[in-house]
Amino acid sequence: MNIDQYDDWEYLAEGNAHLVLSYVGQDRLLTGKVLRLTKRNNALSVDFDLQFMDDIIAPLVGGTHVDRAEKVAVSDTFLQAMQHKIQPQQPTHRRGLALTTSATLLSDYTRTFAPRPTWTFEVKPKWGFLPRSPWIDEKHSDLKQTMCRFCMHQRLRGKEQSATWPYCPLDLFSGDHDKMERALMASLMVSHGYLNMFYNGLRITAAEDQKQRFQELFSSPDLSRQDVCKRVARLLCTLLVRDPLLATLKHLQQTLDGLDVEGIYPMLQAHQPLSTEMAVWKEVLKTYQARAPDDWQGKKVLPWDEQRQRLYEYVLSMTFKDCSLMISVTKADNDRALPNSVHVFGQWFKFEIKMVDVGLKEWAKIPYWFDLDQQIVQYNLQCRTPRDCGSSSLQ
Ligand SMILES: O=P(O)(O)O[C@@H]1[C@@H](OP(=O)(O)O)[C@H](OP(=O)(O)O)[C@H](O)[C@H](OP(=O)(O)O)[C@H]1OP(=O)(O)O
Ligand SMILES: Nc1ncnc2c1ncn2[C@@H]1O[C@H](COP(=O)(O)OP(=O)(O)OP(=O)(O)O)[C@@H](O)[C@H]1O
Repeated sequence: MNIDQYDDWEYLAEGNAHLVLSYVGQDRLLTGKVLRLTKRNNALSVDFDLQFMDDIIAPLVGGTHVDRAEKVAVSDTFLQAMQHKIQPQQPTHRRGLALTTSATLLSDYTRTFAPRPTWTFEVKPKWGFLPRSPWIDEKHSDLKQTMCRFCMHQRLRGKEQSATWPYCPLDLFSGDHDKMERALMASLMVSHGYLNMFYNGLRITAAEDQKQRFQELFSSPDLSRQDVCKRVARLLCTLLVRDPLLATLKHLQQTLDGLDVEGIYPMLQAHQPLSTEMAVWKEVLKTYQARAPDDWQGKKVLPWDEQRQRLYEYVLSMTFKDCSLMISVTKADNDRALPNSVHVFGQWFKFEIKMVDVGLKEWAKIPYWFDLDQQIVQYNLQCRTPRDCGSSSLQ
């Protein structure tokens, strides 16, 4: 297996901490793989990342929804050549960040069904619940129980959502088909970065190109953009209801964040420095899994050990509030007996869902998360009309 051939790799995507390349060469051992390069700003080692995935993330989300990655090394020459080659495809704000020679190889979720065509939808659902912690300042609690963190944050960022197609994570996580389809339609009709689309390893961004690919998926070349998006929304909703992952994600976000950052932040000082040792994380996982659901009942003072446990859990909850789902779909004519098949608009589709971007966040971000939360709340308190997220009626 020769990884270091820079002609064999193409730019696929990137985030703040990793840059992902897809393999286009002839080596059968690398076909269908991506190379996930680590940016130098990433504080945790590749070894820690892999162990965290195996020992903490996989037991929580289920082994079939995350894959085992393989650690590999690339040369400095490869990195330099690659950086030069891909720069034109990178978003301008991501260019020029140094990469390290430690990387991982894993399955390419944008070519899941190759050689059959694969349509992949990358959904970043964000925060799927309204907090109910007794630690929330009473001046904030009505707002926090009405409008979700995502919608409030979008408002602070000046990203007013389209009145016709507003995306709200509470709709997506609701389990209610109408609301889920509404959320998915919002992401399909108005591009906002929380739903990306790939076809056979290529990211498809232009609305017209997406329409054509969706028409192919449904073998319906005459459908309008809105109609074909409705079909895609129905398809994604059907498989997200069939698969347990979205419900698991909501449960993890909510139960790992029982105190809200308003409860967590004041506890931080007394517990620093917090360890990132895997043995400690394994204990935290065991304690979380053995715990009864939160019932604070007027209890607002926690024993030292429990405070520490909740700090760990909060950091973990932040990972699950920022991860993405890679939903791969292909047409299936004779696969109706398979568990991962759904029947939508008279057609069978096979699907697979994987979770990505589940690395541990940094402890040092807790004060930042608290400040951001306060900014978000203060800004939204000044706005006259809070959005009623998760309301039972569809506007
Ligand atoms: O604070 P948020 O909710 O805006 O989330 C950040 C994301 O912004 P988003 O709202 O998804 O556009 C942000 O996404 P972008 O880089 O803006 O695409 C990151 O994922 C960031 O995490 P990290 O610093 O890379 O570990 C995310 O920061 P964390 O708060 O998860 O640490
Ligand atoms: N196995 C995979 N197959 C295909 N594409 C992938 C795979 N893993 C990641 N990607 C793509 O690469 C992008 C960046 O990967 P990743 O989320 O791991 O980066 P990150 O820098 O850790 O993200 P963040 O900035 O959110 O912390 C993803 O958003 C996704 O589009």
